[in-house]
Amino acid sequence: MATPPEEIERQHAAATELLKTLTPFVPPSNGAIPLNFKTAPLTSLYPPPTDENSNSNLPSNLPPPPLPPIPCLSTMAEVDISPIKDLISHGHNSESKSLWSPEFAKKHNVEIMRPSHDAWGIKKIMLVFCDDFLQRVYTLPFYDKPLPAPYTGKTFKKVLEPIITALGIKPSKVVRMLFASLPPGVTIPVHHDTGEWVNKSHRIHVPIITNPEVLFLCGGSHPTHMKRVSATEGRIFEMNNQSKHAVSNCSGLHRVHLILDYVESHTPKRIIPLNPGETILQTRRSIDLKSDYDKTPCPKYLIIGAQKAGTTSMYEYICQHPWGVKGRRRETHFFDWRWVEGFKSVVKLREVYMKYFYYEDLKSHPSCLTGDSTPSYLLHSDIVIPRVKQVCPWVKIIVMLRNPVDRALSHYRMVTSEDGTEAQKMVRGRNWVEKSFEQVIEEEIEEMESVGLFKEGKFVYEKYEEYLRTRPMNTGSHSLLVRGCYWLQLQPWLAEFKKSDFLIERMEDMKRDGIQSTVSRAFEFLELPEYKIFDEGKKNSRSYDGMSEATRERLEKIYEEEDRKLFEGLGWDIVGDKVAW
Ligand SMILES: Nc1ncnc2c1ncn2[C@@H]1O[C@H](COP(=O)(O)OS(=O)(=O)O)[C@@H](OP(=O)(O)O)[C@H]1O
Repeated sequence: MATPPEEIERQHAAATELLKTLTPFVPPSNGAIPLNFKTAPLTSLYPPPTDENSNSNLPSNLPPPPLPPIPCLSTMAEVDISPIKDLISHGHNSESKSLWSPEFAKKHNVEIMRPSHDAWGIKKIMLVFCDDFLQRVYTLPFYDKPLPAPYTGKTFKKVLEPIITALGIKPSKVVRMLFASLPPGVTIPVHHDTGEWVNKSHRIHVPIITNPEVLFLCGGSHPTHMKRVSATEGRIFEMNNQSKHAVSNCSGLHRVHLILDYVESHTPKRIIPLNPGETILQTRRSIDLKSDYDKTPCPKYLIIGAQKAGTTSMYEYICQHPWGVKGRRRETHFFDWRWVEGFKSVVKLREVYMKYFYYEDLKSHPSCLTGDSTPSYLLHSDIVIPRVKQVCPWVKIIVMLRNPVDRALSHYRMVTSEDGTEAQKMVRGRNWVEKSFEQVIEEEIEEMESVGLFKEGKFVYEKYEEYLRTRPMNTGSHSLLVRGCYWLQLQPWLAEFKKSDFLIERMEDMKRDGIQSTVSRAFEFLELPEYKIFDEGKKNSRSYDGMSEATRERLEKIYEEEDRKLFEGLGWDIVGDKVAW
């Protein structure tokens, strides 16, 4: 969340006062800060402040608590930066051929739109940039191509060589590099960097133009831990950017630092050299080329079922990924009961379907993806599949399954529960409310037998579609048992889409392997970079009484053959003659 302007103003005023009292601290030369100091949350390294030492009204005149012996700052080397200074010294304000000029950069470098930083008036010369997951590293023309007139004959890569050499790294390890020019009177409030890249990279600062009226504070997990860093032109230092930091330019001059991030072992998936005149848009977590806009299909995935098998959780877990974007609604039901009859053209159908997503926004963020999670699609395969193939044939399909016996009880409990709005209850249907679980089961078996869908203890696949046609599509209280016949429902899907289009997971696997492992498989399937979700809570969960042993046995018998077909069909383990859900 953005810091309110009043808070920034207050921090700036306090910084002006602090300048008079705080002695600059020269970070000792401790070498590179080990990356595991960044992986462990800083709060475990620096205990949260107690009442006595805490002062949320930063900056404080209280002495900060002593820092544990874990470096947040380290001096790396000193270099002669005069050639760099010569090159970038001029034109912070308005000269049209200045390297800082957005217009000049737009023509000769790459235009990067960074909504938050642009608002503070920070000027930049961008050289190398990457997305938050260090998947794609973009090298910009100003970095390795000869600079345009009047800078002809120079390249930043050459001019910056002494810094790279002093750090003892290969140039290819640099994943972000830019000059940032902080205008006079500007404060970047106390913050710490977050995102996947932080733990994988070293953050280096090289002061290029600075003066004693700049207050640069850094260190620790709380504002009171921060120290005033002595930023001397040409002194290269590393800072742990997971620690708190802030800067206030209380001087009347621009303050310029070269800021670079480099990785150790991590290898980005792609290094993309950019050409002059290209545009990239950076949001908080993604960075995308304008020429890639609208290249990610919408939606990228469907969660088609089964109902009560953890579909809501899977959708919510995927959407915790910084590149996973929710739709306007989770269950669109577009392909079953909201289908618009009469539209023959695919263009028109897609236009209507896109209204369920933030399609216009997604176009300019091709790293991001969205999905439709409608568990009844699995049930209504005969009508849904041709529609999906017509509207979004590219889609990836996630199927969540669950022991059908437990699924049935969860379904019954949902339909008969009194929670939810009147509209939700109507959609669920009320016709089971007065009946026991056992009664619903027996009545349904009778009904299925009468139409030939269930015969001699087995489901008769040929009768499935005919049976479903007699059920109200937009009501939940029907087909309690059929919904657990996963093989019956899955087969048409598997016949129409490629094997690689499917991710089939068991809800039981979430319990067995852990939720993160299951979700990580989904991220990989969707080609999303690995990410640790922050909320593993079960969604759509209810507590209720279980079923009797007799009922469980009866249901297990009903599903025995179906389960076996499913496990054989998917190549899942069958232990002895029993499937292991
Ligand atoms: N992570 C995890 N581990 C174990 N169980 C989980 C998990 N996430 C969801 N659930 C259970 O899934 C049930 C809800 O499934 P759905 O969200 O698919 O239901 S719905 O079809 O959208 O109504 C619901 O089951 P019941 O509580 O038995 O009704 C949830 O508790």
